[in-house]
Amino acid sequence: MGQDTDLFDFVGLMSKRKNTFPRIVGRFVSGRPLDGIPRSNSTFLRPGTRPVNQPHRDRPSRWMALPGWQRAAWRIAGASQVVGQPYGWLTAPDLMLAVDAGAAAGGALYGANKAMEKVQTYQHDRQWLRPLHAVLTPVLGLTEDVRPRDYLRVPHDFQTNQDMRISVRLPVAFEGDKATKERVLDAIRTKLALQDIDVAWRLSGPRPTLIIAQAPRPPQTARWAESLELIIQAPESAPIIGLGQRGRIIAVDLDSESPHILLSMSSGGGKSVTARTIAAQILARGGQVVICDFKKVSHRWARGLPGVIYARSMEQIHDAIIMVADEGMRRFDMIEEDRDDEVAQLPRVLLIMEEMNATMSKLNRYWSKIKGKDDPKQSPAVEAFGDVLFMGRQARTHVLAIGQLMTARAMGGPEIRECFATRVLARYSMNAWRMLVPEVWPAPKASKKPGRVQLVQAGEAYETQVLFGTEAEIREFVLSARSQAVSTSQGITHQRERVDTVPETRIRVPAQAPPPGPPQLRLVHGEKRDPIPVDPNAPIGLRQAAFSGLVTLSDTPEKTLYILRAERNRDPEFPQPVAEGKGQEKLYLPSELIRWSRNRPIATG
Ligand SMILES: Nc1ncnc2c1ncn2[C@@H]1O[C@H](COP(=O)(O)OP(=O)(O)OP(=O)(O)O)[C@@H](O)[C@H]1O
Repeated sequence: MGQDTDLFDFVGLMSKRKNTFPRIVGRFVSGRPLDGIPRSNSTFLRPGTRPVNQPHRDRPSRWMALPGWQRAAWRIAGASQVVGQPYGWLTAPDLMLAVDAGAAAGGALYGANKAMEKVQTYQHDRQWLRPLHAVLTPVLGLTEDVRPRDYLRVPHDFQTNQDMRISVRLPVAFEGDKATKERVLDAIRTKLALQDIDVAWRLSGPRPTLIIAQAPRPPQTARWAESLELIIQAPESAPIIGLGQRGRIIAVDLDSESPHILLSMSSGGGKSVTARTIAAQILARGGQVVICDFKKVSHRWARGLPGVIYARSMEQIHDAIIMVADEGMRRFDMIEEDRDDEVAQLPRVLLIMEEMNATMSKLNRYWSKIKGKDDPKQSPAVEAFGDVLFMGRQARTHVLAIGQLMTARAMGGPEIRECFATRVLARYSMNAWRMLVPEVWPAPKASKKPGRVQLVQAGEAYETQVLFGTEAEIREFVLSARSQAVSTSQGITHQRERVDTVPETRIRVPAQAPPPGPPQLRLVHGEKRDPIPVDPNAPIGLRQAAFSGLVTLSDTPEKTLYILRAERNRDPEFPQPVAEGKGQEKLYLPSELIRWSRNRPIATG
């Protein structure tokens, strides 16, 4: 009925209009409809927002929504083309050719540009605006005819632009109770993959609006030396990974949050730097770090450091993993005997698995080569690795698994991957993100900045700038911290020369940190033997080291002595002499010689 009345009014209105030629010309140049009947509420300067005299429409057409001056401009330009083109071609065809060619090229360029913008806008709307609109519609009580762009402003570069502003025009009747505000913010955070945001509710006046800004991002760099105080004050169980938004400390508590950490980063993404940041803090507090690295050189910073075992060949890696699992089992036996307090004093053990996927396959292949007829089919090292993962917190044994893309199959099954409650990703593809942290979606944009990672824990992603220490800084930190722990707790007076290069006052090992004492982990190959058959603190010469069997680098003691002497001159990591014997023979600490020989790259020997 109402519609019939509107239609009647419209017909009546049409019949009232006088369409004389001067009037039509006047309407033409002023941008009004030629029949004189307005179709929208647009004026000469303002665009139209609703239809007028068009009962069948709920919004004006694009043409009718334009302000009058734009319609006039289009008409005059079109008319001058219609009149000017034939006249121009008749009087100056060469000039017209040039003008039209230029105009066509300009038009094509403009069209291509517009098309590109359209594609970007379409993608932006599909990925961000429409999903957000779908969640906000019921929360804000919006009607169905409200479109996302009517009230949402989300800049295209909102993920990367530090100064971006998102605005949400709220309904005039928005009451703004706490629960609704929280739901609106949750929807925005989730649907736009934002983490920490600054929020301003402007509810007064006729146009209530919510403004969202990006909270200060993590710092551009997080230098080790500048964060030393933070590192020292961090709890023993929670090594600092880096700094997050608003400069917050991002750490992982190995005892309460996540006993194991997974690093998934493509090449150059900062795997080694992140690993040494974590490992150095464990070493400094008396812990043990076992590095399984068949590439042999991923963690050169760790060569020869006390507390480090560097397994390079598959044989060593196989043994190292089993050794860590055995140590974990030993600790569980202690716990079973109610010796929890003693276990709590034992060094924390960190097993670093470099190139996890490839290492697992290699371990399987290695085992199938060496296993006997009656041996089990599955590699004991792969099985031991699973055991270490399931031991975790109570046994103070932790895994840092590193890889470029951690597929569940290559890791030994999805349940193995589930053991990593903390996952650190950098330079990831959407595919990698979906596979490793599907619970956090949509994925934040991956940063190209060195050391900028997303640390994901309990369904939350934390953008983090990883602490960056040079190899030398990290070594000095570890040596200095451990030498203090040793000298105060065990009375061993020998210290390496470089220990003094970090000011002593800056490094304090927390009182609760266990000193690097027994039980020391050791790699055992083949037949078991005592790795230190002589007094570890009584200096000996290289000849005695070779002939006593303390160090075995070849099949005969003579060849071992020859290698030792050659390496002394060649390898910067070779232990420093601590005393002189008869005939000015240089004497070395047996424990240092053993550690050097264990950590010595196989390739150089
Ligand atoms: N937290 C950081 N802060 C500043 N720069 C960093 C950081 N992490 C890594 N970088 C830079 O990136 C480079 C590569 O880092 P890193 O060697 O750790 O990567 P990677 O993933 O181990 O590389 P590859 O896969 O080649 O072994 C470093 O030499 C350093 O210049």
